Amino acid sequence: MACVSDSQPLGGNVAVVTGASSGIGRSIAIHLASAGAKVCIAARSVDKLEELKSEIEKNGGVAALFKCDVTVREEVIQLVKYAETNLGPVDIMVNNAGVMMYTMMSNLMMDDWDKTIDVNCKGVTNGIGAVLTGMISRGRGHIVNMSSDAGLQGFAGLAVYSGTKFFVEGVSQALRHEMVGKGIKVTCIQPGDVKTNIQVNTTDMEARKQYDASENCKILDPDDIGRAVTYVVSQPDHVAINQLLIEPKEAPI
Ligand SMILES: NC(=O)C1=CN([C@@H]2O[C@H](COP(=O)(O)OP(=O)(O)OC[C@H]3O[C@@H](n4cnc5c(N)ncnc54)[C@H](OP(=O)(O)O)[C@@H]3O)[C@@H](O)[C@H]2O)C=CC1
Ligand SMILES: CC(=O)[C@H](N)C(=O)O
Repeated sequence: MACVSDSQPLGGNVAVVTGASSGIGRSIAIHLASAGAKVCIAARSVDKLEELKSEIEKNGGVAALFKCDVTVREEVIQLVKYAETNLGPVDIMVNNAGVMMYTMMSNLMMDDWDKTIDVNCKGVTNGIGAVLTGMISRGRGHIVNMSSDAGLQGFAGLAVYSGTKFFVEGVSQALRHEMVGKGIKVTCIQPGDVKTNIQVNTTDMEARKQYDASENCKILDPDDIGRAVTYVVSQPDHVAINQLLIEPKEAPI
């Protein structure tokens, strides 16, 4: 690591952020860059990534962008190769890309279930698989997986989504144990409701009407998560924040 200072605790680090084109991922990329990390931002919406890259660079940060569908293993491998060629070996991998669709199980929205499993589960394992060998060989690295408070408690109206986040929790916990002694940290971020566009893909309006509680209180902003992730990855080497449950004050699980 080089260039570490109080204002740039991540100086010398390279981070990859999936799902960086909007919401939480966008904010994580901005916060990591302003803490000094060089960030490789990834998603499918290149126009939004271009806009984010410009914003990061305008603020003095360093960013590269790569178009990537996280469900396609080869694209995630290429994302990490691109980051390493253009920015350097990846120190921090943020597997953030995800989708959420309210569905009543009894309405059998099975295409929505499949998509949720593909993006939220395979997106995370593809991300882990793309960085793990390099991190192990360097004896350092931090994998940050975006879970949810729905990874700790099943939410009605979000059964399959909750299942995918339990998957993220299980994989992360087991991986964390396997990585003991190898210099690699594995963290799950567990947000409650955050003000993003994640709900736009919901088509089961019966489920959303019945179970969406995000209007009931002041919910989190993406910046709250960007700050939290930066805190998690800025800890001294011997400190591992393995889980971070961050919720609206008025909506605990
Ligand atoms: N908002 C909330 O209340 C909470 C969200 N989370 C989690 O946070 C993460 C981000 O969600 P949020 O910011 O709210 O949602 P957004 O809908 O704002 O952002 C989702 C991001 O994921 C990307 N994405 C979706 N599908 C794919 C794909 N197949 N390949 C690559 N990228 C993809 C989108 O980019 P593009 O479409 O350009 O590819 C976008 O950048 C998710 O994992 C979500 O489960 C966790 C707890 C609470
Ligand atoms: C179900 C939740 O609490 C959360 N809004 C999420 O999107 O994961």
